[in-house]
Amino acid sequence: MSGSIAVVDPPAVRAAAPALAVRGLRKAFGKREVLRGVDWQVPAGRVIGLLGRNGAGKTTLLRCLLGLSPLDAGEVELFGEPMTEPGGERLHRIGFVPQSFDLFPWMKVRGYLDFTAAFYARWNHELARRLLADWELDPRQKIGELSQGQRQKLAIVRAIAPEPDLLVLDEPVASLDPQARRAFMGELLALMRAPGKTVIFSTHITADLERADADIALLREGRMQFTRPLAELRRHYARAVLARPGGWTQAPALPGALGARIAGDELHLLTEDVPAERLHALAQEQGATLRLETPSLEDLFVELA
Ligand SMILES: Nc1ncnc2c1ncn2[C@@H]1O[C@H](COP(=O)(O)OP(=O)(O)OP(=O)(O)O)[C@@H](O)[C@H]1O
Repeated sequence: MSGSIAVVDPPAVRAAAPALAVRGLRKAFGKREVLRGVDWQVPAGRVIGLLGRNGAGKTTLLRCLLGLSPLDAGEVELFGEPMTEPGGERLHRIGFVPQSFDLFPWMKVRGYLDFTAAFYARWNHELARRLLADWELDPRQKIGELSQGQRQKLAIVRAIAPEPDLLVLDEPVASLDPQARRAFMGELLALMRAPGKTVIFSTHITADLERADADIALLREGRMQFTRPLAELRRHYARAVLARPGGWTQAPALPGALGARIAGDELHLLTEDVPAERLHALAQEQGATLRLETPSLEDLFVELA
């Protein structure tokens, strides 16, 4: 039999598509340009922590990605297909936890979850029940009577129960106490054990991202600066602590030094891709001893964001 043979397996192509691809995304509120051409690719199967200072545009970006806020320019693809309108088929594959959850105050927790479940092709009732119990949410309580943290927990249960392929969370743990935060991160990682699942969450709690071993995406000045695994960030950045009696009045010039801080007799330099030999040579030139440290993600954020 002659004729062409299909060489591409469609499911394989779908699996290889990034969970999210953004090109040239722009968004302004009046004259305030918040997103100034965001280009961003998020491969399927990763946990991404979205970092940025207050007002950097994280919420705006997440809302634009999900079709909840119109774009001024640019393109968004979800699961390899252009995002043209919210909802539709993709509703079943996306979970979203907004920054604040104020809907349906008159509904009871159980009623709200049952009502929501009806919209989804897939809903893990067992998981929802277990999370309610673990997080001590009373199914008979009215949403309007829940504390802010309890509402946030409910929003997370609602987002996780459909077992979404892409889970987007906007500061999901801001109102949670430390126990609930840890439990939530545990659930998040458990969800991620299934192949191809992707989680994007914005947060200011860098320790959570370290615990989740997330890839770090940094939004600054309206653009995505990088998306890198934490381990890779740690390989590129170092803290060099130079100490000498008599201290320092200013930091010596060093290409690759991103920030300098003087503390007593010590000079702390945050460096990017500066070889250790170069730092040892600098210490010798300056008559100082050298200590090399791995900066925490919080240290990096303070310098880079
Ligand atoms: N609906 C709106 N109308 C006008 N300006 C807005 C609107 N939404 C957001 N902004 C502005 O856009 C900028 C980015 O806000 P956004 O909430 O996206 O930041 P963020 O990075 O999520 O901040 P945070 O870390 O404080 O939550 C801010 O200057 C904000 O005032």
